[in-house]
Amino acid sequence: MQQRIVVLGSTGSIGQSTLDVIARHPDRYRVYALAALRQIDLLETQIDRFQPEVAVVVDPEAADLLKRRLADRGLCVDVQTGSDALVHLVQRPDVDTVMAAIVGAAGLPSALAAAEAGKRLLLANKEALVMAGPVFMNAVRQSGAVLLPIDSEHNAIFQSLPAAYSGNPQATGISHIVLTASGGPFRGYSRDQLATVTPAQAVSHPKWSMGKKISVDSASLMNKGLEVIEAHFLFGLPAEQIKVVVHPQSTIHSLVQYVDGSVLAELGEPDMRTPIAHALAWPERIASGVALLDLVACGQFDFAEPDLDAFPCLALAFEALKRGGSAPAVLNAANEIAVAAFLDNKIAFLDIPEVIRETLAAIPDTPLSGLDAVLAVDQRARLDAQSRVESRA
Ligand SMILES: NC(=O)C1=CN([C@@H]2O[C@H](COP(=O)(O)OP(=O)(O)OC[C@H]3O[C@@H](n4cnc5c(N)ncnc54)[C@H](OP(=O)(O)O)[C@@H]3O)[C@@H](O)[C@H]2O)C=CC1
Ligand SMILES: CC(=O)[C@@H](O)[C@H](O)COP(=O)(O)O
Ligand SMILES: [Mn+2]
Repeated sequence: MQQRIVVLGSTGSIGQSTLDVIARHPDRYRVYALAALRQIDLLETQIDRFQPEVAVVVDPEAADLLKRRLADRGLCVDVQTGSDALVHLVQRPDVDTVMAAIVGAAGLPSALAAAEAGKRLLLANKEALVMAGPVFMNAVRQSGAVLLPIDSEHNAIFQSLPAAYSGNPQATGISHIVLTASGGPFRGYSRDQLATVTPAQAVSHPKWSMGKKISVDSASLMNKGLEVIEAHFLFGLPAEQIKVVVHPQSTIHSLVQYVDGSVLAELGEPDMRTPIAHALAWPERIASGVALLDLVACGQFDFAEPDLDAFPCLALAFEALKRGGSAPAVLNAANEIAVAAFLDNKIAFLDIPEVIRETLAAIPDTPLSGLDAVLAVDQRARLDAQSRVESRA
């Protein structure tokens, strides 16, 4: 029986890697639906290749154009639009598996709906967990959804934990988890050097090929900060048991340290098709198209402490995690606004942590009772952060 898969964010970096792996195993996987914001040229190529039953284009004008193009070619695909269509899509009973690979807060409602509907959920959209961790994990527990982390570090930790890990680190003998960080394109830079870096430099990641937003996050170390919060919710560890170490080769994707001194890790080439294939097939294994690691060619592995003075975003994320409640959602919203403004040349790279710091200080904590509460605090933090961007622009 083929798994029927929805790929949310199919035109992005993770979405394209997902389709690359799926195409290698037509016997196992069937693309039921593809979804994007507005890149319909690429989406149309994907529709031709995978022949899904449904395509969601969130932007209504782009959706109309795609509908017309497909109709002109006599193709029968159900094209839907609007973000609610994403939520209804993942709830359909004929959907088995959802790859949640929309970038940013826009991915939260559909990822959460897939969790609530008890689907097999391949979660790349880390912002969903950062914003709504307790709500999200509660939905997974209640529905019995199978949650498989795609983020390379969390997938590595998942693979390094016992198969029956139930979210209780003490009972499992875990001392710490260690998230590796490449250090990004500005590793080793001083604050003076960081003052003049450009968006083009920031999106040029030394090891991974990724979308622009996560690439800037990697450059500021906010990506690692978001990943610390993501790990906290996924694996049930407090901030004190989560360490970050800079590992520029990005070959060791993360590690688990046990109380007996054992350290288990997952290693591989820096190619997201490995964690994607792992999650698609789990608990089995399938080929991903990624070359086997040549350890001799790797030569050496380096490790260093992160520089929290030059890259304060990581410390801000630890602070938000320790504060709890709505603070991680505020951190995420302020970061999304600041990164968009930096990419738009409206603020400098070093303004990113300042906007986040000020927004975190301005927005009081509120309880996260459900999706509406999360979206309300997200909106409030965005408005606050935007005003701070404008005062700098
Ligand atoms: N890339 C990577 O290697 C990794 C990514 N991740 C996480 O995975 C997620 C995706 O990252 P990545 O693939 O790099 O991002 P990209 O920017 O490459 O792709 C984003 C995708 O989301 C779609 N999208 C954007 N906004 C909306 C919206 N409002 N509604 C619906 N769809 C939308 C885009 O559509 P369109 O093309 O039409 O704009 C595109 O398909 C992020 O959360 C990231 O942190 C995690 C680990 C590694
Ligand atoms: C591939 C992946 O999972 C990214 O999140 C990656 O971790 C980015 O690299 P750094 O944030 O370590 O630079
Ligand atoms: Mn990662």
